[in-house]
Amino acid sequence: MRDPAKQKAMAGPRPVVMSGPSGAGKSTLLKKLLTEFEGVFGFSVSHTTRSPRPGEEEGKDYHYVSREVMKAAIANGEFIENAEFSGNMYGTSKAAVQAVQAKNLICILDIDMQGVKNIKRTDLNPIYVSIQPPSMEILEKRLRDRKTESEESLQKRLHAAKVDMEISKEPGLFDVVITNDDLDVAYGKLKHAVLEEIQKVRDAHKS
Ligand SMILES: Nc1ncnc2c1ncn2[C@@H]1O[C@H](COP(=O)(O)OP(=O)(O)OP(=O)(O)O)[C@@H](O)[C@H]1O
Ligand SMILES: Nc1nc2c(ncn2[C@@H]2O[C@H](COP(=O)(O)O)[C@@H](O)[C@H]2O)c(=O)[nH]1
Repeated sequence: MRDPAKQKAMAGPRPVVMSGPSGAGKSTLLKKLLTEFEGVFGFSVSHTTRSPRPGEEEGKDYHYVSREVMKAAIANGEFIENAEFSGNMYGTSKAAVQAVQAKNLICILDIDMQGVKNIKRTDLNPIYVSIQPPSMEILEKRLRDRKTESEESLQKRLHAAKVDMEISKEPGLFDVVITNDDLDVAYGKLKHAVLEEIQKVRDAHKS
């Protein structure tokens, strides 16, 4: 296959990487996207060693595994990227991304900053979106109000957030940086960032 146009058309839609501090609103925004555009996006279900939160489901939100299982799978080459975050392991398996791409859907990855840097070394070629909170104070309030973290985990996440907010300003690291203040405004910006890929999937479904 030498025709670049044909190659591009066959490559399928570009994945979307969503990153940003814990509590910035990534899951809230991506859930809106998955609901509005059913049959267009697919979520890359990560593995984690943290325990499920109330309401979270195995295989939907995460694959919940022990540290031993995760380490063995990483050693076996099953992961595209993995990271240690707030005392737990997280990782994107090759199978998670392939499951979405096999359906020709836009694969969404919700990953931390270490994950972003590692994905940059692969040939995944995603659109990189950073979701940022309006301020550290608002971030802390959102995380506390979510009531999912112990004080220790909360402090670790706030520390990581400060680093994330600085690094995300690095020119060229993200295609789009969205401040999630008003949810509807932030969602509008996210949709705009991925519009071209949405159109590709819709065109492919028509033909
Ligand atoms: N624009 C917003 N205004 C007010 N509250 C918001 C907004 N966006 C999200 N929230 C709330 O903030 C909290 C954190 O949001 P969310 O869980 O989506 O963050 P996250 O970035 O996915 O975090 P994590 O990385 O820990 O999974 C949630 O309780 C959510 O309802
Ligand atoms: N590098 C990766 N980071 C991931 C992955 N899955 C989730 N995450 C990030 O972890 C933190 C915490 O998530 P939480 O669900 O415990 O609040 C958050 O920033 C996620 O984006 C992954 O596979 N790789």
